[in-house]
Amino acid sequence: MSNHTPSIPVETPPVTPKNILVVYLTRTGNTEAVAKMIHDEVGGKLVELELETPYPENYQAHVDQVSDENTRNYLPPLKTEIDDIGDYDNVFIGSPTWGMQLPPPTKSFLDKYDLSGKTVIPFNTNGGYGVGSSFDDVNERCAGCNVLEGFSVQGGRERDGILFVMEGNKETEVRSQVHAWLERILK
Ligand SMILES: Cc1cc2nc3c(=O)[nH]c(=O)nc-3n(C[C@H](O)[C@H](O)[C@H](O)COP(=O)(O)O)c2cc1C
Repeated sequence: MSNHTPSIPVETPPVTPKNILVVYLTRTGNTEAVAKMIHDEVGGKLVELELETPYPENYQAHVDQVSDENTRNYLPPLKTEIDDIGDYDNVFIGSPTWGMQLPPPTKSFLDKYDLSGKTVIPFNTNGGYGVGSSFDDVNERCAGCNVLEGFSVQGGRERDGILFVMEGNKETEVRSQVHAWLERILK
């Protein structure tokens, strides 16, 4: 009997619109704008993460609540339900930087859904201080995921009254950065 075993090619599933999920958290629309740019390029399903109990409108009250939740490791319950999570092999996850880390609702998402075996691609907008530990937090909270290089760009700075900035030249610039990043990571 021959010992020869025919080689079966093992391939990762191709990235096709059918198996892409783009989820995002946003307060002032910047991360949502980046999510839509990604979605325009790769297709798939676009879903906003929403809480059962929304954060306060007031910026400082919001900052204080997030800080308290992070201290207590509290994961606020999500209103968003993704029934067909098993159908997606590629999950883009977008969040603003909050308190130099991943926002509690994004942590809730990673806790609620089993993404093991999937390719996870984080993206971020921030007020000028960068991602902080956000991408590391995704890695830590996503056991068994293949986490790809993330994308981060400066968005608003609500503390200084600058809210939505993804328009005009800034939008054009970020769209081309998103395009270059996707070309790099999905090739
Ligand atoms: C509660 C809260 C905390 C924030 N903490 C930070 C921070 O630690 N570092 C930073 O650079 N920006 C911080 N920001 C600014 C946001 O990351 C930035 O404005 C982002 O673009 C907002 O995205 P959005 O428009 O999708 O909500 C914070 C904003 C909020 C509301």
